[in-house]
Amino acid sequence: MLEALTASTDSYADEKMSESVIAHLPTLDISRLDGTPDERASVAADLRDILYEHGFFYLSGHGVDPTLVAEVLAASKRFFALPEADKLEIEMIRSPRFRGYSRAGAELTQGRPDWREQVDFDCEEEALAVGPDSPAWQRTIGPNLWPSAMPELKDVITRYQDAVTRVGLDVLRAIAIALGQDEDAFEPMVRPRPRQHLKILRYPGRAAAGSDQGVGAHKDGGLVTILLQDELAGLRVQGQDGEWIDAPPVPGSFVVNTGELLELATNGFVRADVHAAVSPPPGLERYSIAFFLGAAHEGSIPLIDLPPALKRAERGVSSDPANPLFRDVGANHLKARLRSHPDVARVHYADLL
Ligand SMILES: O=C(O)CCC(=O)C(=O)O
Ligand SMILES: [Fe+2]
Repeated sequence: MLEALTASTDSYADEKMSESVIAHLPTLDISRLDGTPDERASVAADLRDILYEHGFFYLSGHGVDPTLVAEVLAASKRFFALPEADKLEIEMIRSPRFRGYSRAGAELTQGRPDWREQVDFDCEEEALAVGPDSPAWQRTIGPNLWPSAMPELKDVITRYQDAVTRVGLDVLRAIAIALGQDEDAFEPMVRPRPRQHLKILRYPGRAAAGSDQGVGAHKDGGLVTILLQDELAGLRVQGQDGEWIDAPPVPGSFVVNTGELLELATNGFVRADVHAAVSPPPGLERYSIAFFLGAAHEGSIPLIDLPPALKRAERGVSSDPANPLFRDVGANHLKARLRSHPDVARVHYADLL
């Protein structure tokens, strides 16, 4: 299959342009990678098309225990149902590491408030000793905030984070294979350890006259996002032609999407689709849990040398001049966090603003 790819003189881009537009997201059964060589080749070819057209798909065959999925959703709902004072005990403003609870409206996307409450977690680590000459992103390294009203939260979040980290790394290997690389091609980007940013999210029903921005249109900044939606739909993905595609929850599968770092590493062969979540109707609430597998902060993003047929289809990276993407992972991460959480930035990063 790879020989065919490399030897092909047709433009991959032309071939894809002539196919009809898919109005729903495709599904990838990743367990087929462990099958026969033919199955492996066919899943790689499917994934290559998905990455080029969307970078968004349903993932099945991922091996995450459904009991753990149910447990983490239940724990997240219990957290959001706590009295406000218990949630504010871990308010993000207390964390220079952008960990903790944000009330609805506190986080901004493109300068506008997202109508969702959330808790952000990342790798649980010791704070680094940061000196005046250390890179500023090192100030984002350190422990998470855990609510004393819910001592069991740490265990379930940590187990879920580990499970979806494994899935994200499996997806990265599958992406490497799909792009004609060694399966470990992306491994250096997650050394010494990948970032494990996890957000538990609750979207309240929209106010009758209010905006329906649950989270505004954006691309994810990391490598691979693994999204778990509870029962209510709300996620929308913008396709290449600008049309919006609904991505409702499908039980037993995750929605997976590729982030800007993979767009950058493949010079735009892999797409990072713009997406958004709309608020549920008045009186309802929507829950989701988003996990962002990220590159290690200390690294930088390489340009992967794709096989010629794929290289010809590279689109380049469209960078927003007001929000340029850096190859330097830590700097990129800190910039995104400062923009999303201006209140935390003012308290903890006033020297950088
Ligand atoms: O809640 C969702 O379905 C989407 C969340 C999302 O896109 C994000 O937090 O980056
Ligand atoms: Fe997102």
